[in-house]
Amino acid sequence: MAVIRVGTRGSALALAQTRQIAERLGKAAGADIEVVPVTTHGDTSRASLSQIGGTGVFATALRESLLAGDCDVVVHSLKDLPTGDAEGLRIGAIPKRADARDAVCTLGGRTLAELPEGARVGTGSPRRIAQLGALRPDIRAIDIRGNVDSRLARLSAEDESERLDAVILSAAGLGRLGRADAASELLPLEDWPTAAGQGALALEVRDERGSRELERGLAAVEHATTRAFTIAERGVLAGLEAGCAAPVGATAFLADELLFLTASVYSADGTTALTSSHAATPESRAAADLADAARDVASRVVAELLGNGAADLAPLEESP
Ligand SMILES: NCc1[nH]cc(CCC(=O)O)c1CC(=O)O
Repeated sequence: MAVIRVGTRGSALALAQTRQIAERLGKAAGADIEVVPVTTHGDTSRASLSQIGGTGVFATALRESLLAGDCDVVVHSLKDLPTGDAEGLRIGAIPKRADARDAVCTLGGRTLAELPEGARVGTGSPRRIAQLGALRPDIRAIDIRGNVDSRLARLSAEDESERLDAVILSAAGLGRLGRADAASELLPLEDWPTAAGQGALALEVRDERGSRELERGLAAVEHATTRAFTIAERGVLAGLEAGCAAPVGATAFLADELLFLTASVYSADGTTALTSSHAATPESRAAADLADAARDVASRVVAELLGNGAADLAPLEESP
């Protein structure tokens, strides 16, 4: 039987999500799957994400291993993938996305609104820090790194100086690790838009046509609606020239035959925010029409945000 080698980061979350999609890919392709863990700078560095520069820290090593021929496809969390084209590579499939919401994790089921004055909330994401500032200016955001389990462990840390009242994590990430139970609140996307592409995966391959098995597998896991949502959401980042760690939330969804896109840009402390929402009617539900509507809606949202001064509101580009 043919073998498809699937490259992934080696974190527990990356391995879990890669195994889940690789199993579907292998079945549809009629091929055996070999999972190839690749170490990335984002995994080895203890520095805060904003210090090492979010853009591409997770993606670069995976792309190198793909270009070197060490694997046939790599699995990225789409929200960590820079929007620019990568030379010699293409996004071969975007599977149906999981929950795009952020989750508040606390002990005892407390929600964000129920946290005490001055509560310590763990997150290293400039977007989440700004959103916390907007909603609860009294809350102290504490920078954390590390895997999901070690972040959750901070809720019950023995050492009081380490202990946090809450951590904010992606619902999709918790779900993929079987830790959805840790969420005490799922923040509604209307008030708390999340990172472009959050909850979605990207299967990246080399530009040239892959094996018959690989192409069959990619076509089977592709989800046209999710592809369109991510074109719209990532179109906001690209249009604002913003990196994946910028204080920008973007959420696309379909309702009543319309493709909606809402995006918010925050000042670093969250005290100022700009929001823009637009909708487009796709000609049909065919992939090409959905993608056209997604590009259309993104360009209108970007024009409005820039027209209202989004570029002056926040440090949008990445790299320190
Ligand atoms: N930047 C870290 C990152 N990248 C992808 C996920 C989870 C999976 C996803 O949301 O798609 C996470 C963790 C988190 O934000 O809690």
